[in-house]
Amino acid sequence: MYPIIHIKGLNIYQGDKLVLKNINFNIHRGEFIFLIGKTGSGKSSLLKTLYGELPCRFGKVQVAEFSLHTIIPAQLPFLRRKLGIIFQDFQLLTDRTVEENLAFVLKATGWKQKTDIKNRVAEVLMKVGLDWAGKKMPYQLSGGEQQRTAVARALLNDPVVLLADEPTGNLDPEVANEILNLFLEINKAGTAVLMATHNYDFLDKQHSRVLKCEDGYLLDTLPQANINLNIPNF
Ligand SMILES: Nc1ncnc2c1ncn2[C@@H]1O[C@H](COP(=O)(O)OP(=O)(O)OP(=O)(O)O)[C@@H](O)[C@H]1O
Repeated sequence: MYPIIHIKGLNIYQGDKLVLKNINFNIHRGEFIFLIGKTGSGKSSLLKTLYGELPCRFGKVQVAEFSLHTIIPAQLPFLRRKLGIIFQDFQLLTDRTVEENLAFVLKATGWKQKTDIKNRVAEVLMKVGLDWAGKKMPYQLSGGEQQRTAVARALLNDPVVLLADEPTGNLDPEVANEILNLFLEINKAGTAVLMATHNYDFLDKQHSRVLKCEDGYLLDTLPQANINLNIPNF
């Protein structure tokens, strides 16, 4: 099976600084992967490279059918339609209702018919357990509910992979677990998930593949990568 994400010999730079070197990995449909590492080790930089926010200057990066080492800026919106991107701080439009936040994305990505938009918004809100929240403003929701809204937004265009950058970093442990469970449910339905996290409890609960940024390298727990990570309780 052809991978959704294929990375070969990638170096990631922030300005002149080499953050991660010689990265090689594949992600296949339906995989669930944690991305860990100390603060400043390069997790966000890797995710930004995958959604085209940081240019690929050295090496090869293939995401869905897009080659990011040769992509032109005009193609980036089409790449991002294939991805669901979720941040620590939710990044909802604060002056619009939940429904309007989601409809905004659909309109921006070419959906025209009002009924189609309404139905799709209702569908994703149902998936994240927020069918009651469409008319609410973000400030009327808890942090966990705002993050569920952001997950619903990420699901709108049926992404092949969810890229989540510390999605539970602003949430208390119980709510963080609920969000992890939501990601696991979505993953069971076939969407690949790559989740950057500092929450090592997740790794105890969910024995998934782990990518670890360490000392400028990306280590991989996949058996064929043949690297043992020294993570307590893992
Ligand atoms: N916009 C930027 N300009 C210059 N350097 C940056 C920029 N963003 C990040 N860096 C540097 O790149 C390195 C990797 O940062 P990155 O944000 O990818 O780490 P991280 O593992 O996601 O950290 P955290 O867990 O704190 O989010 C750090 O040394 C950081 O200071």
